[in-house]
Amino acid sequence: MARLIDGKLISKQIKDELKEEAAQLKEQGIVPCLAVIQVGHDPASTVYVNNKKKACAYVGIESKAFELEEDISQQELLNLVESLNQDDSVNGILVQLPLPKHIDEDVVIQTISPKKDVDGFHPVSVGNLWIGDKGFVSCTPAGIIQLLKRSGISIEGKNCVVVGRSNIVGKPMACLMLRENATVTVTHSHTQNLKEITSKADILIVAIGKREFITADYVKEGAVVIDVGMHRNEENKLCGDVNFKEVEPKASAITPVPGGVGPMTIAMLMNNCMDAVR
Ligand SMILES: Nc1nc(=O)c2c([nH]1)NC[C@@H]1CN(c3ccc(C(=O)N[C@@H](CCC(=O)O)C(=O)O)cc3)C=[N+]21
Repeated sequence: MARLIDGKLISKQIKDELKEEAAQLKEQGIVPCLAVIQVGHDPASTVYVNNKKKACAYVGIESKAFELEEDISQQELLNLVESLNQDDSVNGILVQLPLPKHIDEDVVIQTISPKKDVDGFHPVSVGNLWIGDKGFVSCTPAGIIQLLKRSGISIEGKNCVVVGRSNIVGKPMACLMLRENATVTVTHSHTQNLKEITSKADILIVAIGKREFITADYVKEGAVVIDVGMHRNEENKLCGDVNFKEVEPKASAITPVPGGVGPMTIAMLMNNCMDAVR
């Protein structure tokens, strides 16, 4: 029986800490402000964006929502980002991904001022992450570090395997685990003998975007398993990249989906917004 790592609870603790800090800022007349830009009306994106707005309201961060039509030109979007860069009342800028195909995500991300890059996606933020410890860190990997630390799971010297190498999760995750003195292996779709490698992990972090891909035979007895995936199964229920039912009995601790990594992503976004003010 694995211990459940309760992301909902830990994210609430973090938001409560931030709420206190925001209240103190308010006494000095400072109200942090996050601009959230959504292009198009993808229902999943709308759910995430609404969750972010709700979290802002809870913590005491003002949110400015920009809902743009699917067919907006790249230049119009860039103009909006530029104007938010210049706007001193805005501390953080988030452009919800994915963007429509006619817009180049990299160009948009590079246009966001690194000072307001609360997603931590700008090349300057990424460079700072790999060199040292300043700048904004991508919310999901930062949230996973908090989950581990606040659950009393030690990272130092542990064998950590990251499955997936995206710019948003896998790569920054590897960097953060390295910073915490883990021995890190990054695996991906071209990895040979994946099972052999994941079976050696003390801490297994899965972000591959394949529903319930990680079964019990990929996991070492007593491993800590972190599931970044988010899918819907045949019964339209949320599930992850890990086959929870199979893996849970083998793991010492595991994150559920929902209620694991997802809420932490939002808590860390709030933390980054406060950082933008700090
Ligand atoms: N610029 C940008 N920044 C992002 O951070 C970003 C993005 N684009 N695009 C999409 C992904 C996805 N993402 C999630 C955030 C919270 C939950 C979350 O709260 N999940 C809940 C369940 C939510 C539900 O019921 O659907 C949970 O796991 O318990 C999930 C996914 C942020 N993303």
